[in-house]
Amino acid sequence: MNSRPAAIELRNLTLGYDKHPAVHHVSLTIAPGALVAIVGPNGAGKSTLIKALAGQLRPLQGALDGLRGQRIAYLPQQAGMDRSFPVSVQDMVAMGLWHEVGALGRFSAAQMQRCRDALAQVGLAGFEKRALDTLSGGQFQRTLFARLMLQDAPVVLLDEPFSAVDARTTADLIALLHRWHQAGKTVIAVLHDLPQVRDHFPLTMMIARELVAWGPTAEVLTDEHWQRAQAMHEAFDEQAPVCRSDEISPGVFR
Ligand SMILES: Nc1ncnc2c1ncn2[C@@H]1O[C@H](COP(=O)(O)OP(=O)(O)OP(=O)(O)O)[C@@H](O)[C@H]1O
Repeated sequence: MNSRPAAIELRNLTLGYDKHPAVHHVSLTIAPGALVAIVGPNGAGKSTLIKALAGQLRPLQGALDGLRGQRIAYLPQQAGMDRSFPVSVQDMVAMGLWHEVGALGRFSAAQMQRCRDALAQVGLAGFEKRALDTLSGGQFQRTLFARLMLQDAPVVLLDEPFSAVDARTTADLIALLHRWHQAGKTVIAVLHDLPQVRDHFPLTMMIARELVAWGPTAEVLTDEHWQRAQAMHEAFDEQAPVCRSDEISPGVFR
């Protein structure tokens, strides 16, 4: 496993479900250590793209290069998470250390202290013994960020990480993203709040089933691009089959 991020290359990447494409023919390169926002209308394919980056969805066509063999920390949308399983905050955060101890390993006193430190850094000192289902939405999100901190992966992928959290918590978590960025990690986040993207993310990818624009955030977040994204999205045929050429070569994640 590599501890430094590599460049991530999307080469004519098409993604989808049951052979129905959700994101088409995207080609671009994300440099190691980049801090990137992915934006686009609802249903544009943002979560699909981040799932593929996390290695959870095999490309239908094209290639996704630079992520195989890389440790990746992935935070899916909160809506997709089950908070009812009976574990404590401490247990949840300690899962971030699995890459050090393995599934059957025991945590040392020093590792348990690191869990407490991570919780303190996200403002949850003293929450160790609390059951997950007793946390507020924002406290749960902070817990997940503490776990990400311990995962210490060179690539961090976040799907709408601030959707359930208040302004203060969001500011704290954005500060954490900046620290990860400064430490050289590649950080990629799906976001809906465009002013937030403008203020905190140097690079932006706008998608609407296809790539609308990619590059420095100020150049991407224009009215013209956003209108094009809306128009492309509205014109999309939800039942479209994979195009013929797509069937010739299966996609690769490498
Ligand atoms: N598991 C799935 N099976 C079939 N189709 C899916 C699946 N997940 C997503 N889709 C479809 O793929 C398309 C893109 O969805 P995706 O969740 O990637 O969009 P999004 O940009 O993240 O949307 P939002 O902003 O609403 O979260 C949508 O048409 C959606 O219905």
